[in-house]
Amino acid sequence: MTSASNRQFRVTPGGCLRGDIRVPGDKSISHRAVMLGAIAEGITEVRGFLEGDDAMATLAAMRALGVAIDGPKQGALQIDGVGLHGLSAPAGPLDLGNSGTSMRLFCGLLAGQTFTAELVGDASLMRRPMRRVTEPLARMGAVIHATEAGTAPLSIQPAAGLHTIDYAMPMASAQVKSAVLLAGLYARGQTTVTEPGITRDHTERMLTAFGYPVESHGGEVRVSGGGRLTAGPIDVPADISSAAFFLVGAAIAAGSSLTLRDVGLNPTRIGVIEILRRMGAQIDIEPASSAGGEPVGTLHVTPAPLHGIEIPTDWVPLAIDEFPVLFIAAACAHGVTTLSGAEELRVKESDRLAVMAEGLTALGVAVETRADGLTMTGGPIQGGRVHAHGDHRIAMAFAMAGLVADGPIEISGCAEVDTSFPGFVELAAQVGLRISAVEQAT
Ligand SMILES: O=C(O)C1=C[C@@H](OP(=O)(O)O)[C@@H](O)[C@H](O)C1
Ligand SMILES: C=C(OP(=O)(O)O)C(=O)O
Repeated sequence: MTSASNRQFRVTPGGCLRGDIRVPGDKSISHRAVMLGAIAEGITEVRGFLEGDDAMATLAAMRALGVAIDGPKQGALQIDGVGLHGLSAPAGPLDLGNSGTSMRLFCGLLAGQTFTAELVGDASLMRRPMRRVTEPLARMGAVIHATEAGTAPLSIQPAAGLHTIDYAMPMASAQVKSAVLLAGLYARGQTTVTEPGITRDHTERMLTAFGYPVESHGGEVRVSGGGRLTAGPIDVPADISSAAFFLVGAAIAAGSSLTLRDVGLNPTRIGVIEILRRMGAQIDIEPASSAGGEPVGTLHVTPAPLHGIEIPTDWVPLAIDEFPVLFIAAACAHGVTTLSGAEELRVKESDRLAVMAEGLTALGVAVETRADGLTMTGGPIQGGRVHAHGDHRIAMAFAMAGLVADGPIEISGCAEVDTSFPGFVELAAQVGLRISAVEQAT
């Protein structure tokens, strides 16, 4: 038996990234395809679904709520939608594993149901803050019990009927926005969410694709309850958050030349490209045809000298999941990189500011953290041992650092990579990363 946290990566230096690949499907869009397909009327055919643990947890929970779903078979799913009021009581707690998106969006979706549901997850998810969704939902009339600390297990009880809300979010979070909008589908009248910064808009785009009216301008999004979703086909683009590891790897490793196909290029997700380009990276974009209301394109990246920058704070939500690997780019850049306004990084699968700073320091990189960000100075990366603390994005970020380190990098706590990127080790090795994975017995 091996435990979830004893998978280790070993990356030896040298090598470069060359080839033409498609990374797996977008995680955010995969979750929403299952959730919205389930409450639509008719059969939703999904292609390119991410068969990673997080999206699979959403899928298993939907099955437990009585929705018939065929697949996934090589990324293809058929969801037999039950309509807005067709979900049924689950037989036991819904286990959402490592997935914050699943737990927060299900809170919104289940708040207006006529049955009780309990939501649980792994040790990381049970530590993550849920008050950010339970509080606005309670203001809509939802009855959700959490721990005193505002964490899961969550018990969502039947509500007497949801009312609308005009909610100004205190943080720029697409999960909170989506939870309130999903609850808004069950409320009488118009629900409005105002965001303090632009966040990913996949929920709004997919509702629109399913024929559900959504109004969105100037950071305000509105839905009215009582409509219906009509099933339709969804093509999930390749995940820009997974492509990000390869963008950085090919930007920093001499001799690289990498093409990434069908990458989702939704303007609310391309902060990583903007930031890397501002640092001097050479990334060419060839737009392709749109898939399911989401723009896609082919990216080509070659190495270029990078320089440190001050990252504009309004770009932070547009690259929120890419900072671990962007810190690797900053470590390879000439000069100082500064990040502020990124306190949200402290409440992801790990405290990503603290865990990245700990690992970078172990590899000889100068980093200073603050409550909402960090300052780092580029310089040589030494080989050494780092710990990913069970955070998939940390594990993959340090793997890319191995391309340019002066000795092997050993990364422990890598099992959760499958939550967002099944097949990462194989794909990275295929294009030239000298990586191996070992499972250590406990
Ligand atoms: O809505 C989504 O699919 C997500 C929103 C972001 O979280 P926050 O809403 O907490 O910023 C992001 O970090 C997460 O990986 C996926
Ligand atoms: C933060 C992430 O996901 P979630 O919040 O869904 O766990 C992520 O994938 O980086």
